Amino acid sequence: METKAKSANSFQELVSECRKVFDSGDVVDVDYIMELLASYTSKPEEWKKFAKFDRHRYTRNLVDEGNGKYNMMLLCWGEGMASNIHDHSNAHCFMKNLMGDLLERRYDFPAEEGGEMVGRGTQDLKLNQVAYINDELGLHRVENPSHTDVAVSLHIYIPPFDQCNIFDPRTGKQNVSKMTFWSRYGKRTPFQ
Ligand SMILES: N[C@@H](CS(=O)O)C(=O)O
Ligand SMILES: [Fe+2]
Repeated sequence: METKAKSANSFQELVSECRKVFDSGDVVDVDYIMELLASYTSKPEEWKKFAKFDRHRYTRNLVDEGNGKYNMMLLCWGEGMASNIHDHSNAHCFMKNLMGDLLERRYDFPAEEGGEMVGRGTQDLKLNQVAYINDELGLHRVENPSHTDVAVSLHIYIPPFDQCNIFDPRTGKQNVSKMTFWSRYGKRTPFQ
């Protein structure tokens, strides 16, 4: 589409602008959302209340449920942490780096006969950069390659989902993985 995205001058503006755009229709204009996300320059003081870390694995912190239409969240990556190879349950997945360095490796869905999964190469997601993936584009795994610094990313999934498939890199075997929130709206979720 030709329309130029509005610029988001603060994290709050980014959150409310996403609400407006996604509420205004059912078609997801991928380029428009990517442009909107790219227009925001990350300022940690604006989003730090959502950024809660765990010592053992990356955390998922809910920022906005978008009237039930999508989920916006911050993912907090400790040094060297990574996700499994996974799909995105037929949703659109937008991702923006808010702090640190992230590395994304993409994969094809494994062939039926299985065997080792071969990556399609890695892609850096530098500070403020935006990426997009869906199941048609393939699978991925994300990693904080730094052993000295944490990383934070913003993710939007539309429609929202609470489980995805994860894949064993050696066999291609797939398993369902339940996804949980470490915190919601800045408050730690109990019993997790
Ligand atoms: N899609 C993953 C994060 S990532 O590695 O893209 C999740 O929501 O937990
Ligand atoms: Fe992902």
